[in-house]
Amino acid sequence: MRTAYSVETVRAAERELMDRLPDGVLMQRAAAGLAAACADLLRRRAPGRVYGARVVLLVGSGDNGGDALYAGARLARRGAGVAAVLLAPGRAHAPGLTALLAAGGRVADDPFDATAAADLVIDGITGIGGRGGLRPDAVPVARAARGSGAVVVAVDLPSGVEAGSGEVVGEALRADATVTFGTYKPAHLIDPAREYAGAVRLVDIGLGAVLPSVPELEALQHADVARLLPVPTGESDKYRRGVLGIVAGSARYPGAAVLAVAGALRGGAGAVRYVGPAGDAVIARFPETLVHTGPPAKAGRVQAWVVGPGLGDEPGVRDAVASDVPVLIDADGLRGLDAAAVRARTAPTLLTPHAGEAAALLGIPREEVESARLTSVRELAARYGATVLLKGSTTLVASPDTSEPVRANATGTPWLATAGSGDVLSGLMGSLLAAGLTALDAGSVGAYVHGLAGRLAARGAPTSAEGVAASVPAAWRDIASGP
Ligand SMILES: NC(=O)C1=CN([C@@H]2O[C@H](COP(=O)(O)OP(=O)(O)OC[C@H]3O[C@@H](n4cnc5c(N)ncnc54)[C@H](O)[C@@H]3O)[C@@H](O)[C@H]2O)[C@@H](O)CC1
Ligand SMILES: [K+]
Repeated sequence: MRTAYSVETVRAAERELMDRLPDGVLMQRAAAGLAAACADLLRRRAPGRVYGARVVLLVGSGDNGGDALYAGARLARRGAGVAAVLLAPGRAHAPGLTALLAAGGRVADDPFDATAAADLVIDGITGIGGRGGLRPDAVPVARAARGSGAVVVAVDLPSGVEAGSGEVVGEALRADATVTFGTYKPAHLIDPAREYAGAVRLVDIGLGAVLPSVPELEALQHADVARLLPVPTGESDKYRRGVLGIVAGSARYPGAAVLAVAGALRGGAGAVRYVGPAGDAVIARFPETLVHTGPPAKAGRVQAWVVGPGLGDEPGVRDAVASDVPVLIDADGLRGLDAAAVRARTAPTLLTPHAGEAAALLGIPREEVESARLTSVRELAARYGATVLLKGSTTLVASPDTSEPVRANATGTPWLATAGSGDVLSGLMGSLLAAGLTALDAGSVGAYVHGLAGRLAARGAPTSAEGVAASVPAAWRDIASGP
């Protein structure tokens, strides 16, 4: 599991730790870890050593620049040629600059000449104190660094990304690797910032001792998902493995029903009951489906419901909401959803909106959801008393229980932005709900498997929702077979 804390929590923990330690110890720990990571990267490149390597530091006005300067001093002592580009001359971390100069480093005469010749660039422009993207004066230097042949290592965070939300509102400097300190921050787990960070290395600076026990954010990794995937036992029959009811599709959108059933069957449901007008299309593709044309309440016993994909104005949502089993509500099922009825439910509810649907549920513009995804998903979960999965380049899942961390999904791929892929996801998560996973686990495990299936299906070329569904077994096997 990767866990992350908000910027406010990190700052409070750092203050507490700093009070216990002599001045500058934390920054020295950070710089030592950063220098060691840079030395590793230099050893992997020709000529394979630190001695003689050309290192450029991009130094902003805060402590992030201080980390870069001290790490630069350490590399200079090992024989690297280190030049600092001061983006805010006069405001650079003074003791750090003194240390660099004492170690034989220098201030670069021309930032563009320096970056053009660099083997490695250390980006210390901004860390958790950065706001609003790179400033205009930093942009050409950052572009030159990225355009050079150098390896770019971000200090704590790629400069320009929003540490607390993972948003990239202006220009940011894309890194090959990021060295962060004490704990991951939300930007390391949430796209697009996560993608800007490259490979992330966490350096221990002793912060664990003062951080709260429950993080704000967590991201399941392969091993966590493997532990949560349901496995049938000798005693399992189709009912114990879970019967999933799906209320989806309409005369206009029969395909959504087929895709939801496809996701459900690959998600391990013992049986799938389909309720709605697209039964013929479903049976033609999946003859194992139990089809029912009446209202959901009359369809027979299920362990969970999925309602909404491609439903149009077909009825059925109310029956599912009124049931006493877990319910996943997606797409058209979310339109005009009655918050009081959802809150009154006795069994878990999982709502799975994309940003537009979430905005409608919250009564705010879509852009507001997009720019504050973490708070939006929390707010929705609180308002509906339900677990909420907010789809996006990084899917987030929040439980209504605020003591539970929000889960960020680590496996997305832009190729998943294809029609019907959400229908497959609904069926898949519904199967996991029917198998007895909590709504938080069903949502986050479903998103993880779905994301990996998307990557396997695409492999760098366009894929379809059917392709994603067909790749779910391969993703499942990959996860279950261990690291
Ligand atoms: N507090 C601590 O105990 C530790 C902090 N560390 C480092 O300190 C960093 C935080 O330092 P700071 O709080 O000084 O903050 P930063 O160094 O992230 O940035 C703050 C400075 O950048 C300027 N700034 C803000 N947005 C900018 C933008 N878009 N473009 C250019 N400049 C911008 C601000 O005016 C301010 O001077 C962490 O990210 C980490 O790298 C580490 O040394 C570990 C220990
Ligand atoms: K940085």
